[in-house]
Amino acid sequence: MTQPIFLVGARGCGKTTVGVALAQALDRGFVDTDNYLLTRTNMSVADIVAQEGWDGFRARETQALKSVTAPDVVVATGGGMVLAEGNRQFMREQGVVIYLRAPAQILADRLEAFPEEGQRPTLTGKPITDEIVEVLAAREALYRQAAHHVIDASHAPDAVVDAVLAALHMARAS
Ligand SMILES: Nc1ncnc2c1ncn2[C@@H]1O[C@H](COP(=O)(O)OP(=O)(O)O)[C@@H](O)[C@H]1O
Ligand SMILES: O=C(O)C1=C[C@@H](OP(=O)(O)O)[C@@H](O)[C@H](O)C1
Ligand SMILES: [Mg+2]
Repeated sequence: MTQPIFLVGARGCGKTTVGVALAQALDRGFVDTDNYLLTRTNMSVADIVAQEGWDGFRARETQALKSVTAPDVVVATGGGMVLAEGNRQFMREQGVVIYLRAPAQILADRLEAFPEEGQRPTLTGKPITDEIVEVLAAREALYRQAAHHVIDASHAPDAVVDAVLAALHMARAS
């Protein structure tokens, strides 16, 4: 398979972490849309949102998605990539979309341990657990709509990689 693989899911589900390991396992390139924007603009997500609002960030992440999409690449998207119908359709048409799914409490524990506030400015102004519950309620259907495969992402990264490979019927590169 030479189609790009897109990882979607909420903040903290492991798109970036699992994406790096998956790309390594498949001997593919890896790109993260948030890191792409950081490198290209020299601005964090928080900087972009402060200057251009969330609408500005969303427009930029759609452009980033288009720019990074290429054969044989693993793409870690930002948690809100699925909000735009056009992004969901683009990913489904261009490649294989994997939803890394984990319960709210696991996401909250991971984000509290490693908040990365510059890349994850608050979406609701609420405490982290409340925010995640609210965001998941609003987006769960969108992650599912976008996805070809739903993978339990509550296990260790290597186990999640193995589950993705099994869903794709792909073997680790030697
Ligand atoms: N499967 C996992 N098991 C335990 N911790 C994880 C797992 N995946 C990610 N993490 C940790 O959770 C935090 C967020 O992971 P990250 O890959 O940045 O998520 P995302 O890109 O989906 O927001 C990081 O500190 C990372 O080390
Ligand atoms: O859920 C979201 O709306 C966002 C998730 C973040 O990416 P991660 O999911 O990689 O944390 C980042 O794109 C931005 O802060 C917005
Ligand atoms: Mg990420």
